[in-house]
Amino acid sequence: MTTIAVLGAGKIGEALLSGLLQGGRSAKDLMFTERHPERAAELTEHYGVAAVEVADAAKRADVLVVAVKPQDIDPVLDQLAPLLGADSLVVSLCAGLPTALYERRLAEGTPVVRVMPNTPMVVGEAMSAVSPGRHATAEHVRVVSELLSCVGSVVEVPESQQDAVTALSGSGPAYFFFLVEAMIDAGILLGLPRAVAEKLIIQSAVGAAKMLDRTDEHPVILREAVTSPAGTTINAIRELEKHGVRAALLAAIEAARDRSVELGKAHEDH
Ligand SMILES: NC(=O)C1=CN([C@@H]2O[C@H](COP(=O)(O)OP(=O)(O)OC[C@H]3O[C@@H](n4cnc5c(N)ncnc54)[C@H](OP(=O)(O)O)[C@@H]3O)[C@@H](O)[C@H]2O)C=CC1
Ligand SMILES: O=C(O)[C@@H]1CCC=N1
Repeated sequence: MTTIAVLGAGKIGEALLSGLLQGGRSAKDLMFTERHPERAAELTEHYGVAAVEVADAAKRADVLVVAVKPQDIDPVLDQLAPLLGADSLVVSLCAGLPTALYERRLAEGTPVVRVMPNTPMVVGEAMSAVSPGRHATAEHVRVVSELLSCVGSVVEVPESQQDAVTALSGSGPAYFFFLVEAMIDAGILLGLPRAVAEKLIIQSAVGAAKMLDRTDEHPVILREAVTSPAGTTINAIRELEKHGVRAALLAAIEAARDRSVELGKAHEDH
């Protein structure tokens, strides 16, 4: 079985460990590194996965998953540089960071696969997009895709699309949570008890998501089916259009894409 080390077990690193365990991976095939000993101890107690030093991870793991914030990448690359080579496999989950950065900083020939996952991997429903770097073969992509398919869906995209993917599906769950939060507030405004508003909206979100997933219908058709002539929904849609919600989403996702590009550019000279 492939041994996986997660370097930086924060939100997405923990989600990956948790998803892999739920997907049937054994804790003994997983390990992680963390900056704070208390955080490491907490994770080991909760998941039974060992906290290790970077050198140990580089020696023992078949796949090294880098899951630190893009701003924290430099010391990680410095540590990894003398430890890795063509036999290693590095998977970067970091927003904005190109595989070329790793290729410049690690030993010649080190294979790198860039991945943009999202947090629904904790419930086996991640959307992950993978892109091979210059030294990653089809077999490397297969290994990474198989690993990620334990925690959700996987697509392969050219690396040039990863900033857009990051803005769309990497950050995507946050937009849905934001929408749910606002709709629950609307329930409160209309005088519903919070628990009732939460139940109504969360189940509506789950139901809508399952319809999107399981019917072959376009979202427009599904929305039209809810929108009765001279009914209630069209009044709400008119307000959403009047307040520019569609344009706001386009601008928001474009801004997220721009930030991903900027995070990559910050490392161009390193
Ligand atoms: N959160 C998300 O939904 C997604 C995140 N990503 C990407 O994943 C990466 C991590 O994001 P996220 O999990 O949100 O961030 P977090 O800050 O929650 O996680 C990063 C973790 O790495 C630790 N860390 C930092 N430097 C080191 C180091 N040298 N050795 C070991 N551990 C270290 C951090 O410690 P400390 O707390 O001290 O900083 C923190 O616990 C980012 O690059 C992000 O772009 C990708 C897709 C989705
Ligand atoms: O907000 C971020 O930068 C990370 C990347 C995608 C989701 N979370």
